[in-house]
Amino acid sequence: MIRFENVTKVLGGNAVLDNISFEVGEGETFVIVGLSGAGKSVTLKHMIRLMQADAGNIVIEGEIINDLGRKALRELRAKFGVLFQGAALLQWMTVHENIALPLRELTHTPEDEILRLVDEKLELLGLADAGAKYPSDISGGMQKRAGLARAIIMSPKIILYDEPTSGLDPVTSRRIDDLIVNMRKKLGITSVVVTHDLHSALSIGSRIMMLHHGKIVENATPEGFIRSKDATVQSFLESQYITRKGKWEEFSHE
Ligand SMILES: Nc1ncnc2c1ncn2[C@@H]1O[C@H](COP(=O)(O)OP(=O)(O)OP(=O)(O)O)[C@@H](O)[C@H]1O
Repeated sequence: MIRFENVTKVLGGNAVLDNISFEVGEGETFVIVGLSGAGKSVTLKHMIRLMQADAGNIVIEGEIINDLGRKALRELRAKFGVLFQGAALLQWMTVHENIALPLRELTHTPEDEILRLVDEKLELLGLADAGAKYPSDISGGMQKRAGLARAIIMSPKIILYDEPTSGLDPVTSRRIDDLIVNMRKKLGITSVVVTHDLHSALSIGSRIMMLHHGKIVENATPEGFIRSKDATVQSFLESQYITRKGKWEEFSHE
């Protein structure tokens, strides 16, 4: 579904992505971890051509996206729902209006259908009572969920999440994890999640890839990741109090 083939990106004189190749299969929840500056967000940005590779190919659903024209690029981006850092809700619109916005701006969907679709998403994300409220009147966790509702309103095939649980308390973070898992279970959506939170990664990921200085140091199932012999992965695990002897089942949602 998403394939990076020998992708290199140089920014400020550094190879932020250094000849990386990986693949995300349909219906996966693919998690990218790594220290600050490892190239995680840059990787996400390449998937929707917010950044362009200097070398190598990025293939989405069998199509190389490196040189797409404007129309094809619009079609490409319509496949994606994006939840980037900060839910980026418009403060002067209600939650309901925020979620409806992509449909109103980008489609000719009739108004009664828009209302129905937004109500359906509010229900799905446990926000049924929050539609009429403004973003400043709801909690951070609710804002993330509202951002997620907006990200899925156009029925995307793929959702990109950049740090979906940052700034949230542990309980709310686990609720967001549950929602990410549900996106796959209920809607069959493929997800790519960038996170610092290894507990979250181990809990929701079908695969976990670790980037370090622009290179892939591990790409494995959660079980394989926790048992990785790579020294960088090991110290990353230890920094979050997870040891190789830990049982990954403790984290699993299944
Ligand atoms: N537009 C840009 N111009 C120059 N350098 C950039 C640009 N975007 C990112 N970088 C650099 O690329 C590197 C990787 O950035 P990226 O945002 O992907 O890191 P990250 O792994 O997501 O980190 P974090 O966890 O802190 O968000 C960093 O060193 C960053 O300074």
